Amino acid sequence: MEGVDHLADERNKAEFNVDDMKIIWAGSRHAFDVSNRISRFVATDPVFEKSNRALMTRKELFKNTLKKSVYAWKIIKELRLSDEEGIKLRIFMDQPGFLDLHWGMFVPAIKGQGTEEQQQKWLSLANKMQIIGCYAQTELGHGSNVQGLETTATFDPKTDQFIMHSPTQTSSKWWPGGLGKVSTHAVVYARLITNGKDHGVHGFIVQLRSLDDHSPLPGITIGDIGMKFGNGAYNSMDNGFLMFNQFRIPRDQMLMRLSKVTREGKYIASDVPRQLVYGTMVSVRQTIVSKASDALARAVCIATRYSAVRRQFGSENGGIETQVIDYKTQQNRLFPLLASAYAFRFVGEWLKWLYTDVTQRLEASDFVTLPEAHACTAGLKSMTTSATSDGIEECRKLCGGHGYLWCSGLPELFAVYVPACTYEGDNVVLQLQVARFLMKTVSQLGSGKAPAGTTAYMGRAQHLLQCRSGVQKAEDWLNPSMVLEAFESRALRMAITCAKNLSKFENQEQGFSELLADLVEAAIAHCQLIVVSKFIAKIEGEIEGKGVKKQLKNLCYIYALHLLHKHLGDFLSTNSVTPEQASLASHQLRSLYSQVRPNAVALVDAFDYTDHYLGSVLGRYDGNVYPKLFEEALKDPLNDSVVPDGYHEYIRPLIKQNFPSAKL
Ligand SMILES: CCCCCCCCCCCCCCCCCCCCCC(=O)SCCNC(=O)CCNC(=O)[C@H](O)C(C)(C)COP(=O)(O)OP(=O)(O)OC[C@H]1O[C@@H](n2cnc3c(N)ncnc32)[C@H](O)[C@@H]1OP(=O)(O)O
Ligand SMILES: Cc1cc2nc3c(=O)[nH]c(=O)nc-3n(C[C@H](O)[C@H](O)[C@H](O)COP(=O)(O)OP(=O)(O)OC[C@H]3O[C@@H](n4cnc5c(N)ncnc54)[C@H](O)[C@@H]3O)c2cc1C
Repeated sequence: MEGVDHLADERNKAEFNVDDMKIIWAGSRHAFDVSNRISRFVATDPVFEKSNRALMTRKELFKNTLKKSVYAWKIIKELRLSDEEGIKLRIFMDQPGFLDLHWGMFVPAIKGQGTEEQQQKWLSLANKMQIIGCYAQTELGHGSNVQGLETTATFDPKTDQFIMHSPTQTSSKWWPGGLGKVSTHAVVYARLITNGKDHGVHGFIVQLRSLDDHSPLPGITIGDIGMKFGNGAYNSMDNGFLMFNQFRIPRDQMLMRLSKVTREGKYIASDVPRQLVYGTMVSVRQTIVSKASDALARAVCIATRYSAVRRQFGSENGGIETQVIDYKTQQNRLFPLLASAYAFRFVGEWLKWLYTDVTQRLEASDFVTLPEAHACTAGLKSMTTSATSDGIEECRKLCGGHGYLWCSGLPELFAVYVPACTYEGDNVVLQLQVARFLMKTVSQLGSGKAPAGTTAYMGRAQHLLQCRSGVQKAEDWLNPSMVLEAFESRALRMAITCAKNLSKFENQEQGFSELLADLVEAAIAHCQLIVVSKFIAKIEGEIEGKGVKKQLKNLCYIYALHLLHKHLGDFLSTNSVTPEQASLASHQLRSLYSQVRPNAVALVDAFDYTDHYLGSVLGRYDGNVYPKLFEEALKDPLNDSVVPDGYHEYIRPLIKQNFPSAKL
């Protein structure tokens, strides 16, 4: 029935004030107002219609993305939207495109690595979008191993230019978003060579296409790398390839904030760590963590609302059947994902703080916290994107058969989201960076240098290696210090075991290679501890709103205890908990599920997502699923005619068995 709220009963059950929770989810009243206003604006503007994109050809989809992106930019200019509002507009537009790389990586790379002069020149063009840029780092042969890139930038002192060249096929740039068809410029990462000496990978601003007719400049071969996973989905983006044939750029287009090449061709390395050339990746990894909570919340919102609408079995005497959300199995799969969405939100907020702090320190030439910022952004990017991708797929299964329909919104969400496990650093490669950081921290224990920040717990190694969990009854698992101690001792013991095993090898690098799988596990345990500890810090802080804190506490312990359950092998093998304590945790988890159950729909309403953004018949706010599924089915082009195209050619001859004679 149109206009009826089929989920009204669910909403009436809520034991907290949803509007207050909306503010907590958004981060502040101001952030909520912006998000709420911009999402409604996008939802009602026909240019941002997106329901038809799965049926578009690649070319139509690409052009439609151009139209939306340019229209979004026009709105930003005309309505004088702030950066915050502009970013929200892009998020709710919900279509990957060149804007992401221009604003998300090209502009930040120039800001982070360009001199003041370079920033003045290039940012004034980029900020007005008079040039469009992308981030061209990855090559056909190397993505993860940045030091292995092959493109060269050789200084020619005669002309005061760099010669950009792609010496092999594998040195072709391959993957950069926005490169294939749109960008006029790129920040290109290439090996700097002066006087025959290779100084490693540096960034260069390179014009790719004519600003008059968009044709590639002579010496540049460029194009799109082809269709990617899923219909619609990430195919709106023109990920591209690029080859240079002795292409020349002026010397002042090397990004020279971190190191310089003089007119004479002398290379001057500054005293800042060389890894700052990776700074743009660190900044994007940080934003990816907050975006993980967004994507997971979207899937969970769809699965929760639909689980409350959907009924199977349990009817007695012809009465009403059971809502599938009432099955403990459904709760055991769904509620940890709901809790994870909130957990990633809060760790994302904290990571943003950490990133802002390290940026300010770097400006004052204080590099002390850089290794930790790198480890946290890399590890949390890896952990949250892996969990979110798996979570979206789980939500699809939680919706049964209808979850597999395009109009459930879940297939496209998965297809767009899953490359987050690969881009901005493969998730395993990133966890290995965390593992290196942990091994270094462990090796310094006892040296007098106390571990700080997220590794401060390692400073209590003596206690954490010996302690036994004090949990005696199920409710003890609602004690924050007991939960934290279990996670800390598990993480520390796993790291120390790795370090001990490493020390058995004469050659540390060989040992590291041999123990890669264990090292990744130890890194994941450390990252999970960070997320749990930031969630606990959140619920121990001041939280306003009727009943809100209680709900967040429930979600926090669900998050922690489901991880304990999932990684029980780690917790038991490190003696961080006993089998009896683990079974008390399962008992407590079931009780928490029962407490969350009446609040589940309201907890996903708190995300404040519009039906436009969700893009899902199953996740509709009003729960009016079945009639809308029919409406969607009838819109399919196959239903344009009752008798399908191809009937006379194939079906009729088959039924009548009157094929032209076949020859073997
Ligand atoms: C105004 C309105 C606006 C409106 C519009 C608004 C628009 C809104 C915009 C929307 C928002 C935008 C969102 C974008 C969305 C995403 C799209 C997708 C984009 C995808 C882009 C990409 O996909 S782009 C390519 C990413 N490609 C990688 O990600 C390579 C990974 N590969 C490595 O990153 C390195 O290869 C790897 C492994 C570290 C080894 O590097 P390596 O070999 O040099 O280093 P080693 O391992 O030897 O390590 C030696 C020592 O360096 C330390 N260290 C290493 N890295 C460090 C670091 N970063 N910082 C500090 N320290 C570091 C390490 O900890 C060691 O420290 P120590 O010596 O103390 O132990
Ligand atoms: C949708 C999308 C958008 C992208 N956009 C951009 C962009 O705008 N700009 C850009 O420059 N790049 C971009 N990329 C490229 C992306 O950054 C790389 O694909 C990514 O960094 C992974 O590198 P790779 O492809 O070389 O993977 P590989 O490193 O080849 O990974 C293959 C396998 O090897 C494993 N592996 C690799 N090294 C190790 C190791 N040391 N130890 C253990 N296992 C290892 C990995 O875990 C993985 O399982 C994009 C990629 C995608 C999918």
